[in-house]
Amino acid sequence: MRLSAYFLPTLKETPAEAQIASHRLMLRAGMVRQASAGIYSWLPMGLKVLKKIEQIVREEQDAAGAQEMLMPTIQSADLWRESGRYDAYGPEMLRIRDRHQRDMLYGPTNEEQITDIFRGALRSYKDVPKLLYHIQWKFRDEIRPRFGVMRGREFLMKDSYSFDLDNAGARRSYNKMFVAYLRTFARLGLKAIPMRADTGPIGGDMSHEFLVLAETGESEVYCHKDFLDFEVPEDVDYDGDLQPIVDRWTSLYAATDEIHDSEQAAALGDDLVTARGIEVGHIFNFSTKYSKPMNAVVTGSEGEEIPVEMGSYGIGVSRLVGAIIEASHDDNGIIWPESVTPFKVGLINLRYGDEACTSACDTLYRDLRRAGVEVLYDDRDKKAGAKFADMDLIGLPWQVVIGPRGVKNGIAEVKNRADGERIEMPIAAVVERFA
Ligand SMILES: Nc1ncnc2c1ncn2[C@@H]1O[C@H](COS(=O)(=O)NC(=O)[C@@H](N)CS)[C@@H](O)[C@H]1O
Repeated sequence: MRLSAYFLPTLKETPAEAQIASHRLMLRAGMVRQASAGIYSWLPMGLKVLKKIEQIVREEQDAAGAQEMLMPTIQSADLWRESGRYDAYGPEMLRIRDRHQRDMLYGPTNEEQITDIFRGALRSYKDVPKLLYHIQWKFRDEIRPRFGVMRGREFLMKDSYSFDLDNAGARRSYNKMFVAYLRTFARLGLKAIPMRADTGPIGGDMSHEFLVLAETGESEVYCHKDFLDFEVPEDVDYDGDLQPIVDRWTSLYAATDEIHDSEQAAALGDDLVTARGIEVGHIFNFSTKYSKPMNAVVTGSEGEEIPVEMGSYGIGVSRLVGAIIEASHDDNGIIWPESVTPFKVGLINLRYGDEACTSACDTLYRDLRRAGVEVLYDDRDKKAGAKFADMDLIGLPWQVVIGPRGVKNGIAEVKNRADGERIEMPIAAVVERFA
């Protein structure tokens, strides 16, 4: 993409309403614009990152054996009356009436919806286990949306739902999601620590939150420092016994302030880490909380009716854009991990109007794209300083700089955004380096 043509409305000034780094940087880097309180438009570069995160979430769900579908954003209130959550959910629910005066709502989550689909389709114990997910926009009428996309009112969530015959089966589904979450957040370049959590309006008796340590996190978290060095499992056999992995990752103390036990924590002494955390995922096992009232049952081998054992598993896909920036930025701007960066290489023509520079850059831009490298080419008529500042702000992992001196010797300067290291290399070697 040529920067001269790209819809990337960067801002020089820090918007007053932005209180945390990720909110400031997403506005300044032209990634989002607020449409109304807690509701954002995703501009081209922000959407590229959102979709890369979504794709990594999708790949790890598929690897764990979950099947993707898509449920609507608008739901019938009748389903929520069946589960008893319509009134209980409170003012966060956006309630709508359609032209026929039917009570509808903009879904804050989809337990009722997916349970209705299951009960209408599956009847036999042979039909379970099932693990279904979708990646869909949610609405929660937060009283004080803040921190940009971190606590929005309309936000993108991956929510999975599991259906099993018994508690042992439900535990296996829970463990699959637990491990898939460890892998997902690691691939996003984040250290997310699973912590026992409160189950809240979703309900149930077992729940873990996955928290990324960041000083602007909304949760106060306490955990054993060894968690920070735990290896995330590779090559997982999701049909095998995952309990040992879950046991290892829940063996040491880790709790959010909601369920923190100060005595237990004190026993850790210097091993205790106290920090703020961003909740990027939350998984729940809630047995028959929805299947009983909604009569989602399967027929057992002796013909008896069994309400299915369920769980739900959420990841804040849009929140993750902010969380990754919180965990990876500096004073000059964002520092994207390569796994989610909107472009891999920022190509900078240092001297607009210099024929040799421009033709070297145009050729390199063409060759990089031919090699399939995602490149953002700063071909604008701007001073070098402004180009460097913008490229540092938007946070691409690699900068390739072509200046009038270098081009005479066929040399490009390559800068690593994360550690600032600069090396020189022949322009002819750049494509191979990044392809
Ligand atoms: N207001 C919000 N803005 C952005 N992300 C949010 C918001 N509320 C929740 N999330 C994200 O969505 C994830 C799942 O939300 S949740 O309420 O914990 N869980 C559920 O809704 C369950 N139905 C799991 S499927 C959270 O861990 C968080 O990362």
